[in-house]
Amino acid sequence: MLAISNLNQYYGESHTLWDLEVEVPAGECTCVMGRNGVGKTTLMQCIMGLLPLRGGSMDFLGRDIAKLPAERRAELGIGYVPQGRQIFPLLTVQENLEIGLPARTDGRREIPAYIFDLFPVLKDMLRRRGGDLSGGQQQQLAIGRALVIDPKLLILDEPTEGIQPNIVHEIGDIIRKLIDDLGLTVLLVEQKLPFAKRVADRFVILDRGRLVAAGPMPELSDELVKQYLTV
Ligand SMILES: Nc1ncnc2c1ncn2[C@@H]1O[C@H](COP(=O)(O)OP(=O)(O)OP(=O)(O)O)[C@@H](O)[C@H]1O
Repeated sequence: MLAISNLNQYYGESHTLWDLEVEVPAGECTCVMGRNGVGKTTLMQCIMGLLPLRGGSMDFLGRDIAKLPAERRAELGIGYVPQGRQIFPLLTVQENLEIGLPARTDGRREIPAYIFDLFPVLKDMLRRRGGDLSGGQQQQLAIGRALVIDPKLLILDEPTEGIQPNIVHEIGDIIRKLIDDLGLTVLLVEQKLPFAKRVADRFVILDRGRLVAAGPMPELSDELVKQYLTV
């Protein structure tokens, strides 16, 4: 579904991502892993068009999106749940959800009902302000907001960060449901190893901006974990 090739990114003169080759197959969950600061969020922002690249291509469903503006990428079907959620605290839950709607290409301007089936709590709290929600509820809102465009690819950057364990489990179940029942493809950034192993089909490991390993999740060996993931 998404094939990244020879991607390089710089913050000023600082070379952050090096010659990355990353495959995100359709209908699966690919998990980008690596210690703090290796470039995971930078890669997600490059895919979303929020950071400029210095070379490289990104084939999304047969089309090179590397030079398209962020809005076009959303219109083509890439949904994004950023690190830290970025809920608008003074807007209501409904307004937060509606913010994504203009990126729909079919002109529909109502929130799809399945989002409330996935996250019933959002329906109960439609008129509450985003800032009044708990961390777990805000994460559900951030995922719901990304889903209002009916994306084909959903990018989730550390969705379990700062969330209570029972909600973490629920978020894992919802990600699997999106893939197995609704046919979405998910690109996940995750540092919690048990969660990544439970939810993802494939792993990609970055180290200092370079791809160092990738494969099906059962092939994530203790050696790789020790070398690249544990602190
Ligand atoms: N806006 C920025 N300007 C300059 N350097 C940056 C900027 N954002 C990130 N960096 C640097 O780029 C490198 C990669 O950061 P990035 O946030 O992508 O890593 P990460 O793997 O997502 O880390 P974490 O797990 O802590 O979120 C780090 O060295 C970081 O300090």
